[in-house]
Amino acid sequence: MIEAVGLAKRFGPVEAVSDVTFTAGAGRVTGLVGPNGAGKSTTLRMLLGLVTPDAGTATFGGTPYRELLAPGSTVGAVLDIAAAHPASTARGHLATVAALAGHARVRIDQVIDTVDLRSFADRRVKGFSTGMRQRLALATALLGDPAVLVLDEPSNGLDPAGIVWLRTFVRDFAASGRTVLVSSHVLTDLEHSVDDLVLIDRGRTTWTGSLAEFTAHGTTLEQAFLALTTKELTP
Ligand SMILES: Nc1ncnc2c1ncn2[C@@H]1O[C@H](COP(=O)(O)OP(=O)(O)OP(=O)(O)O)[C@@H](O)[C@H]1O
Repeated sequence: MIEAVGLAKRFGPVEAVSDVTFTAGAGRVTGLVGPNGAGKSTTLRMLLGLVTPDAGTATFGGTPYRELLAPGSTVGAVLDIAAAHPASTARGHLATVAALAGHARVRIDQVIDTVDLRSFADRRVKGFSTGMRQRLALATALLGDPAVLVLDEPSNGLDPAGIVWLRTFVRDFAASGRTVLVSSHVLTDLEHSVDDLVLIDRGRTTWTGSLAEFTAHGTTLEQAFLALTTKELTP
């Protein structure tokens, strides 16, 4: 469903991404994992047409994001915490986005239910915790009932209960045949939620495959990561 081939992007002297290639399939949760500054956010921004690649292609079902006929109903993305107006309520923010994007009003209450936002839907965003903002951002991304979800470091700011909730949510989303691509700089964050892993380091994909194949390289995720990273560095 998502395909990135040979993506590259330079910002002046900084080679943010030099060669990123992977696929993220339907019905699966794919984790994009790498250390801080590895190029994960830049890769996701290229996928979503927010940054133009210097080289390579990024497509959803064969079509670049900017050429999708109904992008909001095809791909939902959370790249930053919800940029809602502090004086608006969560419900008000969702209503504004739904109106601007042409999504059905009925979706507002549906996404509020989906992300368990009911208890604070009518409170002003300025009083929200980071976890509440994350849920609002996710609700906003779901308004168009997309078939693909792209999440950049979604567990940032979530408490343990929120992390378990998010894990269940992405698993259920993928179980319905849809596609999830989720980034993290913490490998163990994704241990219980992903089917497939894409490792990225210094702008390059260093390993792709299923979580099961990955852990076959070591008894723990950390050991497997070290084994693969070491192999990658050996000429
Ligand atoms: N707009 C920009 N202008 C200049 N440099 C940038 C820009 N965006 C990203 N970079 C640089 O590109 C490199 C990759 O950044 P990116 O944010 O893609 O990494 P990341 O893997 O998402 O990191 P993190 O886990 O810290 O969010 C970094 O060195 C970053 O400073």
